Amino acid sequence: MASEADVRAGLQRAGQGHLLRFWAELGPEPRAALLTELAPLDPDALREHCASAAEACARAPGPTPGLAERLRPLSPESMGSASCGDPEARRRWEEEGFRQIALSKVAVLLLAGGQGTRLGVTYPKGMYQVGLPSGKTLYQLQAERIRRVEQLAGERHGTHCTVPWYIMTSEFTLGPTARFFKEHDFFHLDPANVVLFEQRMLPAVTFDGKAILERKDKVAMAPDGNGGLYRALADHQVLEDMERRGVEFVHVYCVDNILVRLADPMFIGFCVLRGADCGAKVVEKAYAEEPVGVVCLVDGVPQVVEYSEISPEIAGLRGADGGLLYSAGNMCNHFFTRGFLQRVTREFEPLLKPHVAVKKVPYVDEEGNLVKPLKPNGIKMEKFVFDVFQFAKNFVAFEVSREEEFSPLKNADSAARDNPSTARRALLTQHHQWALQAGARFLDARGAQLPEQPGLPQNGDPPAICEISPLVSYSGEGLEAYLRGRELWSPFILDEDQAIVLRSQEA
Ligand SMILES: CC(=O)N[C@H]1[C@@H](OP(=O)(O)O)O[C@H](CO)[C@@H](O)[C@@H]1O
Repeated sequence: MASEADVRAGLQRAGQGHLLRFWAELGPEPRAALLTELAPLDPDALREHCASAAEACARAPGPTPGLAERLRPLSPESMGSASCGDPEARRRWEEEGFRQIALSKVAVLLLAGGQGTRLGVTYPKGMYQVGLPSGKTLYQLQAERIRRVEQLAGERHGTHCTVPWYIMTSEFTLGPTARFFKEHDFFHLDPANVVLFEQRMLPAVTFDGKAILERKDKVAMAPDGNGGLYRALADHQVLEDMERRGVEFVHVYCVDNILVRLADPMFIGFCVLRGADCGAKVVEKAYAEEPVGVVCLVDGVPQVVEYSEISPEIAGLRGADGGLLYSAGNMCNHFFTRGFLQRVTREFEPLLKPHVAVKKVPYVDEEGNLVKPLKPNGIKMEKFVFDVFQFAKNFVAFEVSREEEFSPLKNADSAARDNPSTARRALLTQHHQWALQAGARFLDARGAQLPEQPGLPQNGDPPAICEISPLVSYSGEGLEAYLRGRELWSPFILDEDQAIVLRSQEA
């Protein structure tokens, strides 16, 4: 381990000597812990980080000035849609996606380093369960969708294929996530195909460029944003691992969308057939202030303008048809070729500009008292995963339906939207619809048929509770075999066991 003298000298060089100001008071263990935390911080990089955080923060916060003139919506030529009027095109995209999955050329990569602050949990968001009848967590739903898509692709093409699951964690989420997967036997995935790796952490910084001590023996560190992905890929030789496995295409997604379609064959196939190196799934924005990034052109180049960086005026602009001009909402579901990721990690990563988030960061004052600030006092610097779109040679966007594919879990139930209840209802509404489409009818306790209303009152539960395991159906397919002509009592759970029972009754 580095000595105290070395670390002290490095910190002095970086202008951050105050981080050792309680050294004399610390016992051997806290001293060792603090050195372990400080030793990896390169003095020059630390100086640069602290200075640029303070500088960036001193610039006017909020929307980028002069943005309006530089923005344009994406051109229709670079877009596809899952609801396009050409069923033959959709079939071709899906078929191509399944073909690539069957060849084991597709991996999924989960961004799971975040702290779930808005949701208000102290554990990784993927471990959250929104109160489904099955009690499944987000991680379990995702694992089961991987298993099902592997099975579907394998059946179509007569192969035994694998969709490896790469999971980027952070200091906050690595331990609990690893334990959770072990405790749940990796949800019956082969542990060799679940690869956890860790993103870097960066110190939070005061407005005058000083790294913050959150305890006498601990620096306030935060993950380097979901764009920390590219450094983490290099740090942990993840692209080399992909190459060894023959992976060519990567579906990157964030943890909180309960409807996420992992390795979605239609999206993958669309991107592959278009020869794209980079792609984004988008959903039509629901309202002007919706907290989603906007996928658009900035100075003619595809980019995402994040919701925190767009002015309400631009977000509210309307096109000739009366709809939002910038309506392509970023779902944080991205397609990358391995080749593109290689170029990013080798050439472009250093060019990504960090974004500034001003937060309340607990700290120790000069006397060593712990202070929980009431006002924001610290700067966290984060890179964004989508900031690499500008380097793509061929960027495409793919629009999907919100009802089918987007219900993010961001907030606690005290918020009106994007909370556990809205996520649960989105999934149960979808499954209820799938069951009706497959020919089922739902009955109440007295045997009377329940209504089948397709559109639901805002925030209402579906008229019947029906949950379908992803192991039985990935996107609504194949349900007729179990459900056609059935009368079902709510609540109804169609899991693998139930599917076997229903099949045998059919026969
Ligand atoms: C940096 C980043 O990836 N931001 C994404 C991400 O937002 P968060 O609020 O950071 O979860 O997910 C949104 C979709 O849920 C997407 O619209 C937005 O652009």
